[in-house]
Amino acid sequence: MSTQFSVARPAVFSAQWDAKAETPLRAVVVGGSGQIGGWLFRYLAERGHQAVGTYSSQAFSDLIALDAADLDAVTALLRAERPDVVFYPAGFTWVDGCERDKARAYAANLEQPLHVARTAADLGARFVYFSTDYVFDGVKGRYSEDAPTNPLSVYGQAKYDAEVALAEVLGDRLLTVRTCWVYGPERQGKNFSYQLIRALEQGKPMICPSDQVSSPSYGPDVARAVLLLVEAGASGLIHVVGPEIMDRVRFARAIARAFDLDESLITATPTAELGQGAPRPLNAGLLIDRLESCKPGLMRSLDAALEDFRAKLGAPELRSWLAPALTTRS
Ligand SMILES: NC(=O)C1=CN([C@@H]2O[C@H](COP(=O)(O)OP(=O)(O)OC[C@H]3O[C@@H](n4cnc5c(N)ncnc54)[C@H](OP(=O)(O)O)[C@@H]3O)[C@@H](O)[C@H]2O)C=CC1
Ligand SMILES: Cc1cn([C@H]2C[C@H](O)[C@@H](COP(=O)(O)OP(=O)(O)O[C@H]3O[C@@H](C)C(=O)[C@@H](O)[C@H]3O)O2)c(=O)[nH]c1=O
Repeated sequence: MSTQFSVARPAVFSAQWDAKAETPLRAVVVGGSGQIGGWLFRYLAERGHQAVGTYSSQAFSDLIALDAADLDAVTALLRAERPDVVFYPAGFTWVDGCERDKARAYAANLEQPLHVARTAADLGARFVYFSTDYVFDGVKGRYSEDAPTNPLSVYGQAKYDAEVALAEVLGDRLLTVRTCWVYGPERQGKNFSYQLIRALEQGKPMICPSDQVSSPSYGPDVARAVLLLVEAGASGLIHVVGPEIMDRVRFARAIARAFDLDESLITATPTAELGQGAPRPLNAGLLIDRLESCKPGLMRSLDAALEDFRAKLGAPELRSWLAPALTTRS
């Protein structure tokens, strides 16, 4: 698959985040109830764009219902909205679940986004797909966009097949964003950082793989970077992840410290002893030279992002928007 990348209007990158976008876009966010989609939807409004966001099973009052498997509903929504860009931070993201239910994994992560993308393309819209470090086998690690892929899991294979199929259908109307280990505030409160904080708050141990290495990525920063890329007319393949590569135990301990929780409750266990349903790439992690060359410094360090995570949990303007998912002091 081609890993080319281009930016139509690089000058836009000089725009400050707190200014409105120069050209307001009409956008649809399929998966607006998810962790990346939630921030994308919020930031689109903040930047002065006109956005519609969708949910599938977790209803939020500012979103509309859409099952991407319902082809007629997808077509009706896109025809009604006439978006300039369709973001697709959706799919079946439970990696072990994908291993058990291959048909669902391929339907949700390949076939449904492909249909939405075809409909978007017919209407002249651009499309943004979210892929993963799990397209790699985790042998060499520190992967650039050009590195050869070799997915180990059903989830990773379905995401890679989608990368290829979407590129064939959409050409330069497609932006494929690979991210990984997304954490931080989110409306459903289900990501790894919430699971960890909840366990530790209750004094329960948390078993973490000692030998899985990747790039923790702060959800709000991923969404912000992707939006700036889209505003600049970017297309092709790009990695959007946090700047540090580390193992899950170090990641978990940093979260525990940031939330004043007892890090001794975190137990390091090798993946081989965990019995996870799907194989994970062990030595993974993505390089962000491509992102840094066009927009440096967007992805905060883990410590800075965790500080922001705490601040967001305590921010009055976010309290009713974010799920009341944690009791921890913020
Ligand atoms: N989380 C991570 O660490 C990483 C994620 N990614 C990719 O990024 C994207 C976003 O991930 P993330 O934000 O974590 O995902 P989440 O699991 O938080 O959210 C998934 C979203 O997809 C929606 N969805 C699920 N099924 C359907 C359907 N049939 N029709 C329409 N919408 C549906 C969900 O709706 P609802 O919840 O309302 O049912 C939800 O809004 C995904 O494509 C994922 O593969 C890539 C790398 C890492
Ligand atoms: C999302 C989800 C996770 N889990 C479990 C799986 C896992 O053991 C644990 C932690 O989940 P994590 O998602 O952090 O772990 P994991 O599933 O390995 O994380 C991966 O997610 C996918 C989407 C990616 O693309 C990868 O980059 C990586 O972030 O929670 C569920 O039980 N249900 C769910 O809905």
